[in-house]
Amino acid sequence: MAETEGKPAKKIKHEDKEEEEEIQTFEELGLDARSVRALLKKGITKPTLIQQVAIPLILEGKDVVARAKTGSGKTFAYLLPLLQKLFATDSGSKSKLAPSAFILVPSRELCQQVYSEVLSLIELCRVQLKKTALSGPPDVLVSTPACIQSCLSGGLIQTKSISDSLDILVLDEADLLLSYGYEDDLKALTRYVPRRCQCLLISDVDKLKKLILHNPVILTLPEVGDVKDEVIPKNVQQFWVSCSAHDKLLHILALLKLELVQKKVLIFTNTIDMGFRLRLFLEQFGIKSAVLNAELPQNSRLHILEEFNAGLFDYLIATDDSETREMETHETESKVKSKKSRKQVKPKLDSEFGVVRGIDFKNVYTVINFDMPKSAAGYVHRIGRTGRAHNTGTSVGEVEMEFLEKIKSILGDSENEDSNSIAPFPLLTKSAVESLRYRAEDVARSVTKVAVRESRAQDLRNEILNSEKLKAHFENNPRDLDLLKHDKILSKKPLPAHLQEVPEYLLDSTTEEARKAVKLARAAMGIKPNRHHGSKRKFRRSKDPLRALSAEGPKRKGKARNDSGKHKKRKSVNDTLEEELENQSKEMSASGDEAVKSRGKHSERTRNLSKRDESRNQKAPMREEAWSAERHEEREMEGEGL
Ligand SMILES: Nc1ncnc2c1ncn2[C@@H]1O[C@H](COP(=O)(O)OP(=O)(O)OP(=O)(O)O)[C@@H](O)[C@H]1O
Repeated sequence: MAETEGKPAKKIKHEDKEEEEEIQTFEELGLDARSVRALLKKGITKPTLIQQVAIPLILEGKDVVARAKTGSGKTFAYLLPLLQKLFATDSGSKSKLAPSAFILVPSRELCQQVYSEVLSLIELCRVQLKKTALSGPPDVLVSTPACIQSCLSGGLIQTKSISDSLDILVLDEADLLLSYGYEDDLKALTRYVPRRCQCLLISDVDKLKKLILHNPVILTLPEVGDVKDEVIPKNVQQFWVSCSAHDKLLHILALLKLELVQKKVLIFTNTIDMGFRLRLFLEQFGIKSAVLNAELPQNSRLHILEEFNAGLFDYLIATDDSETREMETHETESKVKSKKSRKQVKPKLDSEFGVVRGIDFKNVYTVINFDMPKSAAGYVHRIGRTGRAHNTGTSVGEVEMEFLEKIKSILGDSENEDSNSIAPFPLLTKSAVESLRYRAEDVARSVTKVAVRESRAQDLRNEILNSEKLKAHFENNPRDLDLLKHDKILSKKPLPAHLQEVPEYLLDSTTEEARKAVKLARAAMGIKPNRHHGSKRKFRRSKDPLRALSAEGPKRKGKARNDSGKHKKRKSVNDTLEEELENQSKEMSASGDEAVKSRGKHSERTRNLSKRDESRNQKAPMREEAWSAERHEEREMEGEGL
């Protein structure tokens, strides 16, 4: 139910009934034909609940506070009416000295994301708005509050001109604006915000409401409730996998290598080192991933996000250390104050980096909490990176029991169909995990602290080198996204050939069936395999603007790396599966819709499979010995020694 303040409550039914209600079209909400056409080109046909309520009010000129679930389309809810209003005013007619609209966001990543949305909407609407500062101030400025403050103190924007020009002010992810420490910057800015300026607050923050808004309409969808009602989308299925800290690498290997979760996958760790450890570990098994963290230069971070969103790689390991960083910042600040020491202990992290809140990771089907966040709020924001808008998603967490209880308590009654609930992950059997234990532990031992430290330093060096080139190149060639890959192999040694494919004998029938189910669902959803992978894609070096860059170091001669694809391929489960799937997905295409629905709930068949075929697994230890001997031989050949 939408609540309004300052006027009679607007009747909007709860989101659950959305399907039954007559949903208003974008035209009926007051958007003009240009905006509707632009949305159609983006494949957006019906408004989300928050858009239905907010768009007409913003077009009317009301101050609005909007609070809705994560991924519910809040950005378009304010952006569409904001742009329509700017389109209506002839920006060329009066010579403004400051932008007409400020959109303030808490992180640089979010800045870039909102800016891209603004650009694409303006382009699709085919309207001439000033997007850059070349011909005077732009019409819309997307910024962090700190950046606006530097523009003001540097004289780039005059305070007087803000008072004259500013018509709309948006504070997106408003609660984060405060917790990221922008309060002073915001207070300083509000002095120049004219009374007539329409203010929009995305998320409900009392302090900011009082500071900036005038008699606002407050939209809370659904009704004010606890954390779960507010933010966990119902279209996200939540699962847990229980294991000891020591076995976490083993379990994530089983989930990914046996392809039991749908790609693309976003994996959260709590520290940068753990992100690298995981990346190094997975790459030994042929699972390539990229890392995203606050240490990387901004250009690299943006590029990694763009590549991931464009589908250039399937696994992204994001370090969400916002909770720890907040604590560290406070600790460091107090230490600095007491000791008056300016010495920097930690590597420099960008305080304006934010990976969890607001960032729209496109088409993420699975979120894995490799490390659990510290708070329930952190948990719901992380899993909100999947299941965005009308899509579905899955979240899997490797949890300790104590945290699981905490999550369960915020999710409520699992018996209740309507309630969000968290269940054990049904597709991962104990035997599947155990079949990989030997090799996982072997590889985990080789990913030492020193290896992690070296890789982290090397990656940072590469990214810093690339960052400047990237900046220049991508300004001129924005479409050349795939020239620089961020999921390159970090390991200095050639990857062990025998770890790249899972031999058929290691899998029990439950796991085989589960893999099939996941792949079939994928085919039924019409998701094509990532075509950017591997060496099949021909890339002409002569066209590579970065070829002068030698951050990778000299190429090793001798054994080919995994990338080259020259390993002699033994028949793997993948090969067999691919053939079968090709046939089955043809059959499925007729009944595709059904399969999409069934993806939501993992089939009963798969759930019951774990009871079957124990005998087959009993043979595994013998085979494991055979594998071990094979591994030993290969290592000796590689001259590694044991
Ligand atoms: N009406 C719609 N129909 C389908 N998709 C939509 C619609 N509106 C927005 N989207 C898409 O939904 C995704 C999530 O939207 P958005 O980032 O605005 O969510 P949000 O509510 O701001 O989430 P968060 O709280 O995490 O910031 C985006 O990819 C956006 O393009």
